[in-house]
Amino acid sequence: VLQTHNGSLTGRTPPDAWLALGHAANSVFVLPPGRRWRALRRLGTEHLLSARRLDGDRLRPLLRGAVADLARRVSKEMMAAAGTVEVGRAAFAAVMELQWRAMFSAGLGDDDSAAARELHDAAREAVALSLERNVSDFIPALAAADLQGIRRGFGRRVAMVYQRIDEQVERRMRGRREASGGSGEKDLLDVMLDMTSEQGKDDGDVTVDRDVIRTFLTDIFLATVDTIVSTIEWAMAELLQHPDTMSKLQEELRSVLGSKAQHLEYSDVDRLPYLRAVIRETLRLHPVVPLVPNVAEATVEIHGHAVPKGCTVLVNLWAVHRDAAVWGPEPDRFVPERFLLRPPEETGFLGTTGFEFIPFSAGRRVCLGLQLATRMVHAMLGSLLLRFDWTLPREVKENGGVDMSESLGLTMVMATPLRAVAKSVSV
Ligand code: HEM
Repeated sequence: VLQTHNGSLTGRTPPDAWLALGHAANSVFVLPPGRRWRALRRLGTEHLLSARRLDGDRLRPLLRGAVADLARRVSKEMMAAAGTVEVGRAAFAAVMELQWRAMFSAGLGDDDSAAARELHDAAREAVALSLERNVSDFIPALAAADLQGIRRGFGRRVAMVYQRIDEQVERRMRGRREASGGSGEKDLLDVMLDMTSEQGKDDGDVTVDRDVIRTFLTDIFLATVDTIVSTIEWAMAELLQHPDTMSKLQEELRSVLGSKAQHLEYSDVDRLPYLRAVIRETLRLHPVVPLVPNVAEATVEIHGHAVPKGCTVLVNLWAVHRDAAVWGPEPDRFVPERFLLRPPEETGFLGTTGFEFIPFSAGRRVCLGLQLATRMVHAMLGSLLLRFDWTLPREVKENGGVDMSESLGLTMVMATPLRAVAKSVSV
């Protein structure tokens, strides 16, 4: 599905919620694999999400700043709540700020301002609503009634994100009228605005208008927040449940980077094999997108079975990652060491040779944010463990440890937000 027949199996069916405000019509997540989808993917990669951009002069300092921002937020939460930190909340705010700055070269503003809180809530609730099981998706005849109100609710939250994006667009357009030219690397918004005035620049017939701009930027924004944060939360949860693994990782970080180091960057990761193994093992057991639905664009035959045009073939990443024939007799156990033993070509992120480890999926629709996600998850998780020592709150320990249950929708997030007690490591 992801290799031999990938060309015919890359269609998507938009969830009903995404029909609100016409979002699905321009959404890179659900567009059919035609010119518009290709143009959006190329735009995202070329101007924001490629390794070259992320390691370049404009974005690299932003990524570094986001890691420091996370540590600052953890320290602030520690002080406000006697050491207890809601790990996901701190990471959420830092990642939102990062993505906003990356897209608009402007911050979200003071965290405590009503406007920032409103956007935080809108993003969090939009993602949560899009994850909810919706009867409209299973019984299309009932979709018009929107019985659970999910489409309306999603639409209200996304309208709020659109509004904040529109404000940035207006501000930028005013700025461009006043100051002509401008030097330095353009951000994604600048590139998209250039394209609105140069119709035809992109492949002949893909018009970039205000709808396309706000949908694409909303998609990138929401995709960043949920996935990176959830992976960091799962990794911390596993480490808190496996204190020996956490100590081993902290030893690696502190001995390789030195006891005075405050943060780590993605360029340090080559020297940190155990950190790499911990993150791979986390993504193996907790792939944030566990099921990838592929709609057949034409009738295809797979292993002697005809898959008619229009049918959906689900690729179950969760099951692929727990195959005992590949991962040994205890595939459900969190054992990062298993990645230290495997050859590098089996542990890459871009669709491994045997398709045994594919947390970002593979093929034509492979995750667009892979480079950003791998940079941020390594740098943020590594820095959290370098800067702080972590234990479980007493009441969580007394209740048998972390609640590892999953809330399953389009993505697989922790059902109960992770809380942990942090203590600064003195340097
Ligand atoms: C640990 C973090 C992440 C994981 C595990 C992950 C995983 C995935 C998976 C499995 C898919 C489905 C691919 C398919 O349909 O075959 C996907 C799609 C996508 N991801 Fe991610 N993702 C992550 C982070 C991100 C980030 C940070 C962004 C945004 C910058 C992003 C943007 C996208 C987009 C736009 C698509 C749709 C691509 C398309 O349909 O063409 N992802 N991701």
